[in-house]
Amino acid sequence: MTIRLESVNVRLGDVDVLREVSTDLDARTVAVIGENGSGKSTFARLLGGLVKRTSGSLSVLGLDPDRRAAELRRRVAIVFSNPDAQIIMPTVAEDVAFSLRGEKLSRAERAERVDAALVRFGLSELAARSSHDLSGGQKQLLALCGAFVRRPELVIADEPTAYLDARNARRIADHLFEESGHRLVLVTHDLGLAARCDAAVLFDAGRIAVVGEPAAVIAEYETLLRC
Ligand SMILES: Nc1ncnc2c1ncn2[C@@H]1O[C@H](COP(=O)(O)OP(=O)(O)OP(=O)(O)O)[C@@H](O)[C@H]1O
Repeated sequence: MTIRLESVNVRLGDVDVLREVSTDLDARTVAVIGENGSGKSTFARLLGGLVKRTSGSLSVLGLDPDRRAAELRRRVAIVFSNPDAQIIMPTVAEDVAFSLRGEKLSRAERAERVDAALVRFGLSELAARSSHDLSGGQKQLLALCGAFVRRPELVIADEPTAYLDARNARRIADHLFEESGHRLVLVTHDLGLAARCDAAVLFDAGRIAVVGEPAAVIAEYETLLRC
């Protein structure tokens, strides 16, 4: 099972953000949908080891994020809506190479991995450009490139297309859905994107309301929105 939660609670400050969340998720691509404040980002951060549970049990890729944080960080990549939060190094190529800092690679292997990732994300011509001067769409491609160059087994993307125009949103989504050996958990308000996933999870007020086929889960969400 890729992701398993049993009675997980997350309390942040004095807010019960996630309540009694139990589910098993093994689909290759999973959409996480729900209203603002329903707990989606907290769920994504929990899976990525960025938020700790208050109680319950959790396993991601067979690992408990609280006990095996370093291994989880190696095998999971997280992408947010705002790529600025993830861009660190002065140039595009340096920024992608920075993502490989923890890996034992020769100089040649490192360069090869970076070059291949730049080609895959259409960034080769921008390799020497200042990473902070890129457009929003280019920055998100760079953030994704930095995530994928590590060859993660699981990519957790929290609203990765939120600030992008339709063309860039499509490009980013196509990369996320590309079959390259990774699994995807995608938090999104874009129900078209959610429909492309193999499974969907609907959050409502910190609880999982329904899990299943995206079409059925989206229909349930639309019913909820009409209430
Ligand atoms: N650090 C925190 N301290 C206290 N409350 C928090 C904290 N982080 C999140 N919350 C609260 O938890 C709830 C769920 O937040 P979360 O960001 O997970 O929702 P979301 O479904 O991702 O929302 P959105 O669609 O608006 O991004 C919200 O009420 C939020 O205010």
